[in-house]
Amino acid sequence: MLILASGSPRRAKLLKDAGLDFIVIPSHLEEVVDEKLKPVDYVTELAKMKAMHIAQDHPEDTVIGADTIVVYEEQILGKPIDEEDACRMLKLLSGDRHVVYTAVALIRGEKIKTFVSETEVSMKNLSDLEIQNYVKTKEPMDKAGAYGIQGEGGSLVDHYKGDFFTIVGLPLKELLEALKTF
Ligand SMILES: Cc1cn([C@H]2C[C@H](O)[C@@H](COP(=O)(O)OP(=O)(O)OP(=O)(O)O)O2)c(=O)[nH]c1=O
Repeated sequence: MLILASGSPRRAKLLKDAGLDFIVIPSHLEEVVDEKLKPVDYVTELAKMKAMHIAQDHPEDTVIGADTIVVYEEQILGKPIDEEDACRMLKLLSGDRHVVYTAVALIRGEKIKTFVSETEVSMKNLSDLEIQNYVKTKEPMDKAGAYGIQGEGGSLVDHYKGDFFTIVGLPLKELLEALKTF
């Protein structure tokens, strides 16, 4: 059996649309890792923790864990803690480039495989009013970097270089390839 260890509705939809047969068991663990880790190591550690948490009770199954972060000038941005934090993040990102990293961890029994995909995103210049109005929609609240490119947040983005699915939380092509050989 394939298990998606994620409460993200976007990750479940992407996997479903790809035609995979799986069940969802979200791993409700506190997302705490060493802040001093490099972004790639930080995001990988979180994806691994989520997958391991579920895999320990399902040793026969293949478990998928994933984590997404936004990195702006070496600052790691996860999900905003409140609306003020969301405004702060969007002000940071406004008019500049940042990188979205998504790590995926596959675990079955003792076997583990991880990979990280990154996409560069350039944000438009955003006025305080635009930021406030967007934050009022609540869309940013469950998303790394406080925006959702697939929703109204798409209008804040100027362009991106790389895989769209990496921004939304699951690099699908790489995941399907990895599953084939896992
Ligand atoms: C930048 C960006 C992030 N996101 C989402 C992807 C991730 O779901 C979320 C970052 O939070 P994550 O901690 O990666 O995942 P999650 O809390 O949604 O789900 P779980 O931990 O149970 O797997 O931000 C978008 O949907 N659109 C975007 O444009």
